[in-house]
Amino acid sequence: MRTALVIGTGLIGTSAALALAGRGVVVHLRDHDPERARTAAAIGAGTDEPPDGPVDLVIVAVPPAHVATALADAMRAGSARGYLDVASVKGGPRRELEALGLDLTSYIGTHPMSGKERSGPLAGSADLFEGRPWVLTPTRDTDTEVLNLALELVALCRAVPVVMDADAHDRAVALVSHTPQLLSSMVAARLQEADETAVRLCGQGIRDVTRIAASDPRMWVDILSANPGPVADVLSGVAADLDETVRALRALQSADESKRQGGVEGIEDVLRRGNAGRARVPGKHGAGPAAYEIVAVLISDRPGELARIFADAGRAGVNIEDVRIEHATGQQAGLVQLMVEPSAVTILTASLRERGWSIRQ
Ligand SMILES: NC(=O)c1ccc[n+]([C@@H]2O[C@H](COP(=O)([O-])OP(=O)(O)OC[C@H]3O[C@@H](n4cnc5c(N)ncnc54)[C@H](O)[C@@H]3O)[C@@H](O)[C@H]2O)c1
Ligand SMILES: O=C(O)C(=O)C[C@]1(C(=O)O)C=C[C@@H](O)C=C1
Repeated sequence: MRTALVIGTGLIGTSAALALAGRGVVVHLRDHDPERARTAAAIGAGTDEPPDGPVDLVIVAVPPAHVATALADAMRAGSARGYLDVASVKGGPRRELEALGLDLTSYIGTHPMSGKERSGPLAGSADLFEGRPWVLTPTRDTDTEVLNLALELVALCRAVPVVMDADAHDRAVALVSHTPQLLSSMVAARLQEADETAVRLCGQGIRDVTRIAASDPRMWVDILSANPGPVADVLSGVAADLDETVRALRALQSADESKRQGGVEGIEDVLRRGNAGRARVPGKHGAGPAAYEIVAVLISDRPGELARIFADAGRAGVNIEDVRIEHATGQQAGLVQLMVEPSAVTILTASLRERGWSIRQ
């Protein structure tokens, strides 16, 4: 692929454009808000000048409700050899395109399984898709050339292609993306009216669970409107678990020992099923879940502290697999959790202690 046109230069469009531009593709940027295309161009994602003629690939990265019209306009203008979108739902946009009577041989619906709770071009980054699944939903009618262009895009973004049927994709993301978004929002909504003294105690658990509650509600109304049935199905399973859990907790308040025992079993059941589900979540680059161990290090909130700790881990010859930072509320300090292979824990701990770091067990 030599040229591409990205339509919609928000988080996802700009991230794809940055990855392509960084690997030598000439990328043209278009957004219905020209300021956004200019911003994306200013951070190195390409040019906001229109292309002279058809490009190799058009990438439509606009909210799901606008995907079909943006694609139809580009296709009718003969903008490219191939067209794809990156929307979080796949069945609806395809059916809308079919209803518009377009020839869909040059189109493929795709979805990178990577994102952020932030929107807009400034949230974009070239490495957003690295090692993440990128779903492709070709049909029997999809041109091989277009499938190959999509595969090239995925490879240039260093993502991992996964081929699926559009409706099967929508059922899968109802489980792994759309229901989690709603549950995160519901937990975060409890905080809205909460007492300030309770909110001050927020630790890493609630930060993890509510990160995506900061996502753009308009985008999510669009996504959920295009996938209501499968999400309602998953959520009704969650509702049954919630009912059981409330019953179990009420039983724990009872004076009757056998009822209390039933309550303990009910709670343990949901927690154990949670352990089993969590153990199935794939690790980095789609590998099996990694059993990393955590080395927790206290750091002060000064510039360069993180870089210093990474450099010291490097000197110890230890590869940091993942990292989390827990800020202490109201303190000029935080805890850095370095995730490493179990065999590296002893050497990393000793080496960091030797260099003056305070390790927390
Ligand atoms: N945010 C995520 O985590 C994520 C992950 C994977 C896929 N997606 C999908 O990617 C798409 C873009 O999401 P985003 O997070 O980048 O949103 P965003 O709000 O950051 O960007 C969307 C951009 O599209 C522009 N736009 C809207 N309508 C347009 C139109 N008709 N023509 C041209 N530009 C238009 C907006 O001005 C905006 O700049 C959505 O379809 C979303 O479902 C999002
Ligand atoms: O915010 C994130 O971390 C995300 O990855 C967001 C996420 C997801 O649920 O995985 C959200 C919607 C998208 O369609 C793809 C990615």
